Amino acid sequence: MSDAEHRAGFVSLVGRPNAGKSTLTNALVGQKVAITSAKPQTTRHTIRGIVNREDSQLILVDTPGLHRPRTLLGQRLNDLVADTLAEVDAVGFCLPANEKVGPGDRFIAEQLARLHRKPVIAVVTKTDLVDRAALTQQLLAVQKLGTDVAGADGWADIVPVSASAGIQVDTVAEVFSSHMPVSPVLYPDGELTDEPEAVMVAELVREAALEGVRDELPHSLAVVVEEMNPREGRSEDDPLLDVHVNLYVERPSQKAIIIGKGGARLRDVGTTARRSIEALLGTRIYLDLHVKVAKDWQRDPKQLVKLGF
Ligand SMILES: Nc1nc2c(ncn2[C@@H]2O[C@H](COP(=O)(O)OP(=O)(O)OP(=O)(O)O)[C@@H](O)[C@H]2O)c(=O)[nH]1
Repeated sequence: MSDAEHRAGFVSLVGRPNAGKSTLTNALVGQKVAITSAKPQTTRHTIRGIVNREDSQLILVDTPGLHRPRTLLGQRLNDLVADTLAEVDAVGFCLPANEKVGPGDRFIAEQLARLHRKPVIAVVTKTDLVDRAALTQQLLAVQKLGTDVAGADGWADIVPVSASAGIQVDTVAEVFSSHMPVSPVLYPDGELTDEPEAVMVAELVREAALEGVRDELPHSLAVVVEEMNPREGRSEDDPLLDVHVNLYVERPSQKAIIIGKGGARLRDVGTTARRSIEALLGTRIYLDLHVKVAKDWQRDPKQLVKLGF
């Protein structure tokens, strides 16, 4: 393969919460890098995975779910999405096959239509959940959405995929690749993710802390890893990592929810998070969690910056 034929570039997957972005990222990359869950809005940070193919390299930027801004945080998230999209070579717009195209999808489609000359590929996800006839209907509905918002040209491409069942995953990679600029490899082989460990650790703690109480604490929880240090005096074959994490909520009542009766819930959160962090890092850790009240942090730009948004 001559360098002239190799393509490489950045792809961002967008779509409303639960559209299957993280699962598709994982299927494309072939390793768990993003965090999936049955609940919406777990992807808060930009998580990149890298797909190395024979004739192309795709760098996936998994952006937060676009949604209508409600609080400043929502606005920030949308700004973040817009900034990220300005940098990428193509956008994959994920729409689940098993849910009707709705106002949320239309809102995102309209935002995407404003990105001039950026190829937007409509990816119809979760095709394993519907039959052929329903899939055909959905492909037509998605195509129509494209021409509604972007005129006659519509989407750059439409691809159906089931990331869970592993159907058409390579086709998605191929379609994205065809929209990448001619370029040599941008990241050396073997580098699967450049997400800093601390961000992934914070994400795992956040996920554990929200389990079962997400309705009560929608956007009110921010997680910051204060320190990650190897414990001194441990032997090389039995290392231990000390991880100190602060969880910020808005109100004392929310602090009580996280901590639970007699601290029982926080202990469970710690156990769950510790297991997944140990699996991620491949080393034993001591996890120290502190819950703090940061009043109305969602509406305070200074706090947002401090908390890494
Ligand atoms: N049956 C089936 N389920 C899927 C497929 N892809 C994703 N799911 C499920 O759909 C749910 C949401 O998937 P995610 O990948 O977390 O969705 P997301 O778009 O990243 O969600 P947010 O992080 O909330 O924006 C999870 O329960 C997945 O297991 C698929 O191809 N088939």
